[in-house]
Amino acid sequence: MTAGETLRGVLELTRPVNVIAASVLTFIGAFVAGGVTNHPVEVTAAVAATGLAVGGGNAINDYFDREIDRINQPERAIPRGAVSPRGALAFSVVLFGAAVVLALLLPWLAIAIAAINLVALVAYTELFKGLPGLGNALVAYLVGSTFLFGAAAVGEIGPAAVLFLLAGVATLTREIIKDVEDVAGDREEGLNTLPIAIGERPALWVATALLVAAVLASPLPYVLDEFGAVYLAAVVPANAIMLYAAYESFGNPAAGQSRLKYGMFLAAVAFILGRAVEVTGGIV
Ligand SMILES: CC(C)=CCC/C(C)=C/CC/C(C)=C/CC/C(C)=C/COC[C@H](O)COP(=O)(O)O
Ligand SMILES: CC(C)=CCC/C(C)=C/CC/C(C)=C/CC/C(C)=C/COP(=O)(O)OP(=O)(O)O
Ligand SMILES: [Mg+2]
Repeated sequence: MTAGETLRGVLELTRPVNVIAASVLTFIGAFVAGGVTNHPVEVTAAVAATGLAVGGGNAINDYFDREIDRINQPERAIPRGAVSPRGALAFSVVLFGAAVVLALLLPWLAIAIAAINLVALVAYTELFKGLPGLGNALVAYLVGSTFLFGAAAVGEIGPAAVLFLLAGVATLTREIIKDVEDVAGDREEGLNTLPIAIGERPALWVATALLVAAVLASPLPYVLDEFGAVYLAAVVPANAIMLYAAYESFGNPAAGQSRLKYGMFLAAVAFILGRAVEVTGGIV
């Protein structure tokens, strides 16, 4: 294994796309709370803490999942031998440590959210992942909490509450679909995930029902006057992609969950546009 292959493997452990996406969500939370310009230090610390925590969470997840991933995802950095399990664990500890240092620069509510999230990230794989729906709900909370974390870093978390719910429910949908995709390895490892507990198609129907509820609730940021009308125009294609992804997952869970992620990213862009237009009085 060359140094370059090891470095690529270490970077892969963090799942950079998720690191960037979750960091953007934290920024959106601060943006929605109206604190980006007058709290630059706190926003920077919160965004960086989020990215480091997500990177650490993904790395420790791959460390704990190394046997499952030999079945489900053999191309990943640890099963293919690019990074050693101990190296992945040490890397996650360094990332978590840096996240804690930055989180301590924030107001107490943001510190509390970070503390809960960091414990959840470490505990997820070993304690919650194999419990039907509970592991999914924890990841959903973690993703949604980024909005609350960003808002708490600069001010009130109220405006971010509806974004927390929308992102959390959409993530819960995707996590259930991902578990349907991973049934083989999860069953091999004795995990009792939702599709293993209730069946794959019932689990997909639960996921679809959750997503339909989130889509029906998606106009709320406009109704609550948090976002301008441009948000409605921008969230419609995102909703369409997410609903199609749920339909697609019945025949191809891997394709469905992947498409759902793109729809969720597009919904996050709709959040940014909605807020940008609101605060600039329509200039943006
Ligand atoms: C209905 C509506 C408007 C919903 C809002 C949807 C929204 C804005 C969701 C946010 C989702 C997002 C951008 C999440 C950040 C990426 C992230 C950290 C996801 C969590 O990762 C856990 C996942 O299991 C890792 O697997 P993979 O993504 O396959 O690496
Ligand atoms: C705001 C702060 C301080 C932290 C935010 C923490 C966030 C946003 C975490 C996002 C969710 C996340 C990265 C969870 C880590 C564990 C993880 C990758 C769960 C999904 O993994 P598996 O269920 O094993 O499925 P795969 O490994 O196949 O993706
Ligand atoms: Mg995993």
